[in-house]
Amino acid sequence: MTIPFYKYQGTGNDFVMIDDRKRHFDSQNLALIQQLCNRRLGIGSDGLIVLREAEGYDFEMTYFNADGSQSMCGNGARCAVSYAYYLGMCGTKTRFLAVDGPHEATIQGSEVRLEMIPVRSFRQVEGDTFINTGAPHHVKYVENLPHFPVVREGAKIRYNKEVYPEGTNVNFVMPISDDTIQVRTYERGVEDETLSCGTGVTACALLYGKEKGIEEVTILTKGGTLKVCFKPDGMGGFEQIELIGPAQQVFSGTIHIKLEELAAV
Ligand SMILES: N[C@H](CCC[C@H](N)C(=O)O)C(=O)O
Repeated sequence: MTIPFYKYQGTGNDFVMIDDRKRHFDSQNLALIQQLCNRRLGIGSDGLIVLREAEGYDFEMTYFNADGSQSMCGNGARCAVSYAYYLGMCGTKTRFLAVDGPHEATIQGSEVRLEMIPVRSFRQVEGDTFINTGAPHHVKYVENLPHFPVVREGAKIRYNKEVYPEGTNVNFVMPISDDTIQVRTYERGVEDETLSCGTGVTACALLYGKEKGIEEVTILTKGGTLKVCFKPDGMGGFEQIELIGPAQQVFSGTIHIKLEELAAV
């Protein structure tokens, strides 16, 4: 079969985009999703996003990690907004549906401001912090982040079945100044470090903001700079959380897949 696609990236977190308004794409086929995301056998990406129409919303996005598992994805959602605008499915202000519920977003030039779900709780885990920003995130402060073994140490926490039976994404954070942090993330479902993780930097920014008593944090990632703004909810959590950064269309193409030759999952 032949599948047309677009490729997007947001601070180096890259996604295959499928316009599935005609509902031809088989999103139950995990082997197909894995093949499309495979950097040697397919198009290559950290994840794949399917866009469909949804009643009461401009569109619905369904995000799959490169291994076919599902989650919310902050950078992916920013790219999905940019793609939906390109397709004419929304204006510069949009309301859409993702796996963690409705989201609002605004396109401002090459940047997308994405409203995230409120975060009500911060859980202490073995001296670190667990935060759910739509996706599960373990946040750990480390020294000398540029030389930190993110994949080795991230995998240990990600596969700690006693603490995280469902797995988790793992973020390593180093403060740079009073309002700026550097973050590197091991992503569940990619099972590797990615250049940036939107829900992950949101979790790190909220924790840093809580500690510093500030409402805006700048985050440096390997793939570029993101900003997160938020307001305390008066009960120890945060609301009106916005993830702000660039989203870019990189290329488009058509991939030919022999369904009968896909490896069984
Ligand atoms: N890169 C994504 C996160 C994907 C989450 C996923 N790895 C999981 O929770 O399984 C982001 O920008 O938010």
